[in-house]
Parts: sequence; structure tokens; C-alpha cells
Amino acid sequence: MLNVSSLSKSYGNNKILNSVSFTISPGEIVGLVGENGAGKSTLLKILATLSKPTDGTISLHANMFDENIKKIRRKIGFVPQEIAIWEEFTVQENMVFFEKLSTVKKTHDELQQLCLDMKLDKWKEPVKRLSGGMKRKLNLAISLIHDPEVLLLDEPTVGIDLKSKNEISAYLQKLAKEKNTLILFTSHDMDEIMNLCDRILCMGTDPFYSNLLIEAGNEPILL
Ligand SMILES: Nc1ncnc2c1ncn2[C@@H]1O[C@H](COP(=O)(O)OP(=O)(O)OP(=O)(O)O)[C@@H](O)[C@H]1O
Repeated sequence: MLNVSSLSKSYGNNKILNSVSFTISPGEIVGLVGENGAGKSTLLKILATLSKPTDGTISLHANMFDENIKKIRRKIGFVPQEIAIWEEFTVQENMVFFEKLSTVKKTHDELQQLCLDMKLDKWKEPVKRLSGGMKRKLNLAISLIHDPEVLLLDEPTVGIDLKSKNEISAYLQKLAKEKNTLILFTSHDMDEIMNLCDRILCMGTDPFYSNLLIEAGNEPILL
């Protein structure tokens, strides 16, 4: 269980997160929506332990983040908005490079299978020749090398073709169901959010998103 309690974050006098609280269970897929600048990426970065909150606590299975940072990091996979892979290297070289940085070891076959599971079949192809959708899949595959229990994704399917988008959605559903992975992701694509998520968290004071979701028969949780 991921437990976020009274979490706040300020940059100077600018309060971005104001006492945010929620819990997410293993195997759940939760969507995070809200207007630009609502603080979605800020929240994900704090959960990924890349940024510290100004106030509040986070725990994973009762392990407090600030007391168990190394242990927590091994359990978290994070896919940032920006694609962070080596353009000149092949898919294989990227996977092997990031596997070397991982605490969990995988064989070349296992790494290749991880890519194939999300329909990324360009093992020997340099990344610079891949489509946007393939690059997103590779970014996702890299974040899964260490078998994280928690997967945090910042707009994982933005700007990619519908087929790749559906393949990524199908893969995330499989991951949650079969490996009990807890998934929290941001998106501005309401269809994707509605189709994929068990629950929706809505950030910010603008009622646009929450009204949209309510009209579509979904009861968002307001943060
Ligand atoms: N390092 C930083 N220093 C100062 N302000 C920051 C920093 N990072 C983010 N902000 C501000 O925090 C606010 C929230 O940004 P954030 O990127 O979390 O929003 P978001 O909901 O993810 O937006 P988007 O949908 O556009 O990705 C913005 O006003 C942004 O300018």
C-alpha cells in the first residue's frame, strides 16, 4: 500500500501541493489528471524520491520514505515526461546499459522478452531510427528492468500513434493484473484515463476536469 499523507510542496512562496492525501493498493491503476501546472509532475517526482516534500509523509507498506530511501528506490520505477535513452545505441545496447545500473540482474533473453512483451521488436535497431511510440516503449521497458512494485509514469503516451498507445495500455493492465504492480500515471487523454484506470485523482482548483469526469459517470477523488 502506498500511503501519502498531508503532502505539501512549495517553491519559494509558490505552494504547488497543499496537504495532499491518498492511498493506492498493489495492482491498482490510478490516473492523475488536472490542468497544466496543477502539480502532477511535482507529485510524481516526490513519489519517485527525486524531490523532497515541504511537509507530509509517504510510506510504502509502512516503510517511511525518508527513513528507507534506498530500499524504497529499489521498489519504484519512474518514467519521466522527457525520453531518457541513448539515441545512438540500439534497443539492445540501451537495455544492457541500464541493466548494469540495476540491482536486479537480467539475462539478455529476459531483457529482450521485456521489450517483446510490450510489442517492441526492434532489438538491433538504433534508437534514433525508432518511432516516437517505440521510444516510449523502450523508456517504459528500462523502468521495469528492476521489477518495481510501484510504477510512476508522467504522460507515458503523449504524442504517439494510437496503436502504440493501445499496446502500452494493454501492457500496463497486464502488469497490474499479473504482477500486482501499483501504477500511477498522468495523462491529458480522458479516453485513456477512463479506459485504463481503476480510480482517478483530480488535482487543482479548476473544476473542468472533475466535472468532465463526473459527466462521464466517474467519481474522481479531488486532491
Ligand atoms: N523546480 C521548480 N522550481 C520552481 N517552480 C517549479 C519547479 N518545478 C515546477 N515548478 C512549478 O510548479 C508548478 C507545477 O508544475 P508541474 O510540472 O508539477 O505541473 P503539471 O501538473 O505536471 O503540469 P503539466 O500538465 O503541464 O505537465 C508550475 O507552476 C511550475 O512552474
